[in-house]
Amino acid sequence: MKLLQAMLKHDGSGWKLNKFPVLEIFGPTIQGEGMVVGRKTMFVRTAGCDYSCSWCDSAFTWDGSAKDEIRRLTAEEIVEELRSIGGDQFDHVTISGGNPALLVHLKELIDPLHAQGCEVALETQGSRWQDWFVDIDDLTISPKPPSSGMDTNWETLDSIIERMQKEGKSDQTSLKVVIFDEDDLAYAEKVHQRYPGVPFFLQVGNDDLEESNAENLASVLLTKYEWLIDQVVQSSTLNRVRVLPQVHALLWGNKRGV
Ligand SMILES: C[S@@+](CC[C@H](N)C(=O)[O-])C[C@H]1O[C@@H](n2cnc3c(N)ncnc32)[C@H](O)[C@@H]1O
Ligand SMILES: Nc1nc2[nH]cc(C(=O)O)c2c(=O)[nH]1
Ligand code: SF4
Ligand SMILES: [Mg+2]
Repeated sequence: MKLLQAMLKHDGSGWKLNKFPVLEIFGPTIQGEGMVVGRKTMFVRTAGCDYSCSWCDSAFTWDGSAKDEIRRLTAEEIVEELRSIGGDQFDHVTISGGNPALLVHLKELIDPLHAQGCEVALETQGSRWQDWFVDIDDLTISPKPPSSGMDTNWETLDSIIERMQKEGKSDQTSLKVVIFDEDDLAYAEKVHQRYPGVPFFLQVGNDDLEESNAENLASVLLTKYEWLIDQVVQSSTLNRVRVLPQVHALLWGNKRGV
């Protein structure tokens, strides 16, 4: 049975036939957040999340509202679609979700992208480890503050950070905490103090997810950005940090696929 399963997972060309639940493939655009903000990149957004953050800007990946749009694609099909949309105009792919760290076999996508000269980034919340994390070029771990309604499993987060450091992947790893209020800031201070050596990003929270006018949203978000900068400036704990908005939200609002 094992042998049969193994045979079924190879099509003879080196590609594996595991299928991944995909909701969006888009780009090239810029990475609008965090450690490689501004980097030209393609996006692959997987379906399914083990969290349900109150303010999730990608809730369609897990709340059932886009379940008819989920496609089950092999790594080969994903790479083909990236090339058919992006041509030769990219050398960086960001995998986000949902939580792509739920997908055990994602190395099957990472390896061929590397073989084509692409760097691979991943967005995840730090609730699950996968062995292929060490293959990621830009790993963003975004633990969730109180406003999300989620609880952090600190043992899991500790072990993810420890493992990346032990494998010599510190330069490829960062933490990013989204901030909506003062409780979130206190949480961010706790995270930064717990992992002082890990590059740390504070991100403006967007709670205007229904706003359809990009200019209106940008104006609200810039006010929040200024508030966040003021708070960080006054903190004696948040010194070695970077404060960023979601650049794509400032430019294109709540639009999907940008
Ligand atoms: C949609 S999540 C997908 C990846 C993973 N589930 C995670 O949360 O890290 C991608 C990033 O968007 C952030 N995010 C989600 N909703 C947001 C919002 N309303 N405002 C600002 N950032 C948000 C998350 O914190 C995460 O850093
Ligand atoms: N441009 C752009 N940058 C992003 N950075 C993280 C994103 C995400 O949804 O994970 C995202 C996104 O959806 N678009
Ligand atoms: S962990 Fe990420 S995708 Fe999941 S609900 Fe929270 S923000 Fe959304
Ligand atoms: Mg997003």
